[in-house]
Amino acid sequence: MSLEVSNLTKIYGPQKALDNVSFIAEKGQVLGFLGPNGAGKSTTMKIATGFLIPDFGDVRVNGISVLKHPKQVSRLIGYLPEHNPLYLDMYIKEFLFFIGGLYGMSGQSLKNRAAELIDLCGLELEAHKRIGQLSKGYRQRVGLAKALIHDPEVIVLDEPTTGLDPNQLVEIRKLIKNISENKTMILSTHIMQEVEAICEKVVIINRGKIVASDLLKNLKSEGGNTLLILEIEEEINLEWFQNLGKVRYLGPPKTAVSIAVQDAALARKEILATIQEKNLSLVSIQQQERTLESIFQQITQV
Ligand SMILES: Nc1ncnc2c1ncn2[C@@H]1O[C@H](COP(=O)(O)OP(=O)(O)OP(=O)(O)O)[C@@H](O)[C@H]1O
Repeated sequence: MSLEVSNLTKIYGPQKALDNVSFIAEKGQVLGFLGPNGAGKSTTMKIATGFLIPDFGDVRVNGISVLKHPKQVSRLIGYLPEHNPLYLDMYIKEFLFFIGGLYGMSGQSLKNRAAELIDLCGLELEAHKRIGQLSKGYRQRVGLAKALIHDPEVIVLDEPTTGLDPNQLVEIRKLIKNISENKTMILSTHIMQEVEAICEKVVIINRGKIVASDLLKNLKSEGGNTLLILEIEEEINLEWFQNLGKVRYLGPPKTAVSIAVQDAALARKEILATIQEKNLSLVSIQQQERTLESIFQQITQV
C-alpha cells in the first residue's frame, strides 16, 4: 500500500508553511521525513492523516484521496502525532478498548488485539497503571499501541522518540523497526541517527519545500563520500572550490566551508594549490566521512 503526497501547499497568514510538497512512501520501506524545526513536517503529517485541510494538493492512500474520503483513509492509517494525546485517567487496556471501539472493533477480537499490542509494545509490566502514572517512554508505547489497534497498513509517526532517555530510545526504535515490516511507514524526525537506524528512504524538507528525496544509500554516496572542512583567515569565494564538489559555507563568517569530494587526497592537493596561488592563510583542513548529519546540514543551512 502506498501513500502519495501530491503538490501540497498550506498557507498560514503571510507564511507558506508548505510549498508544493510531493513524495511517495511505499510498502516495506520506512521513509524518514526530515527537516529542521518549523520546516513543515507536522503540517504535512496532519494533512496526510486527514487532520488538516491543505490549500492545494492532496494525499492518496492506495489511490484513495484523503480529502474526498477522510473516513476511509483514516481506517487505513495509524497516526502517532507529535504531542501524543492520551486520556491520562484511563488504564492502558481500558484506553485501547475505547480506541478500538471508535474503529468499530468489539468483543473477543478487540480483547485479543489489545493483549497482542500490550505484548508487542512491551507494556505488560505497566498494564495495571493509569496512563497518567506512566513515564514518557511508556506513554509513547501506549501512543504506538493506539496507532496500531486497527492494524493499519500505513503508519505515520511524528517525532516518536523526542524526550526519551537513551535506553528508551533504543527500545522504541527497535519496536518501530519491528512494526514497520510489511507496512508503509513515514517517520518524521530531526534525529539523524534514528534515520540511519530505521529508514531506507529519506525525504528532506526545508522551509516548506522538498530539498532532497532519495534512498538513504544514494543520498550518502551522491557528490562524494568524504567531507573536507576548510577554514582560512580570509573570506572564501565558493567558486574557487566548486570544481571539487558541492561547497557550502559553514558560517557566517564566510571563512569556513564544507566540500563534499570523491577523492580526498587529490582535493586536498588542489585546495592547497589554490591557497598558495591566491596567497591565502590556511587555518585548518579537516576530513570527515560524509554522514547523514553532514548531508542534512549541507542541504538545510543557507
Ligand atoms: N496553526 C498554525 N498557525 C500559524 N502558523 C503555523 C500553524 N501551524 C504551524 N505553523 C507554522 O508552519 C511552519 C511549519 O510548522 P510545522 O509544525 O509543520 O513544522 P515542523 O517541521 O513539524 O517543526 P518541528 O520540528 O519544530 O516540530 C512553522 O513556521 C509554524 O510556525
